[in-house]
Amino acid sequence: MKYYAVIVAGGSGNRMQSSVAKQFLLLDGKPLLMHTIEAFNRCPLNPEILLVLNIHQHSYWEELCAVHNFDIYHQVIKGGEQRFHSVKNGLRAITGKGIVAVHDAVRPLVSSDLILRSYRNAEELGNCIPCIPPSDSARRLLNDGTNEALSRNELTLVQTPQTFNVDVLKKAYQVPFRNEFTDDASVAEYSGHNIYLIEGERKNIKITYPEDLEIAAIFMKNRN
Ligand SMILES: Nc1ccn([C@@H]2O[C@H](COP(=O)(O)OP(=O)(O)OP(=O)(O)O)[C@@H](O)[C@H]2O)c(=O)n1
Ligand SMILES: C[C@](O)(CO)[C@H](O)COP(=O)(O)O
Repeated sequence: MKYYAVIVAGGSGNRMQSSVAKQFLLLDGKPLLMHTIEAFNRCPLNPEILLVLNIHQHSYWEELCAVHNFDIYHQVIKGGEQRFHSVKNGLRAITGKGIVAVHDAVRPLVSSDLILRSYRNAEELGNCIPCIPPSDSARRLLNDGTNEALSRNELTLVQTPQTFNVDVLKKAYQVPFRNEFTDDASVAEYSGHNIYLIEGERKNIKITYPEDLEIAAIFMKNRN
């Protein structure tokens, strides 16, 4: 079986409010995207790594790799307007059959265990996504400006890697973009596939706001 990792890093990180795109911000001395690639490179299944980056950042990334002596082999693919289009570009670059894990570049703390479980479960079930139970209460915002409580027991929080049979995910991504496509599972589900849930990790945070980088630095320090 052949394994692939599409690592999407084509965003601009508006919520981070940093002049440098968040995937390049330093975590434990190197761009956080390098930690993410290293996590997949440690996987014993040897996934082929495809990195999706905004075209205007390809040469900057090359410079960063040289500065940090980063030599893990990976293909660099052009990013798209939304995450959806970036994933689609990454999938297009896969020519063979196999299992593909789509992962946010900005989740650098993903563990080797979660990566391996994702590939194994997707191989058996056709797909799988990691989830964790919410620890806050949740409410639905209604159109009339009011709100109502949601049952927390009916909710789960979705992470990446989201892992699929390559042919299935490529086919699912043939549809035009819709606003509700916030992840790969929502795209596959739209094509009629049942989505299988596996246990995610609290430390597998998505670095989105400035505080997240501080939290990731603590997690990273405790890991080393
Ligand atoms: N056009 C895009 C938009 C997002 N992503 C990637 O998808 C992941 C999750 O997206 P998000 O956290 O929203 O990143 P940004 O879009 O960069 O952040 P923001 O929404 O705050 O601008 C990130 O690794 C991001 O680089 C991508 O590859 N291509
Ligand atoms: C894919 C994702 O990380 C799953 O939780 C999430 O949907 C990405 O959302 P974003 O708004 O692109 O950060």
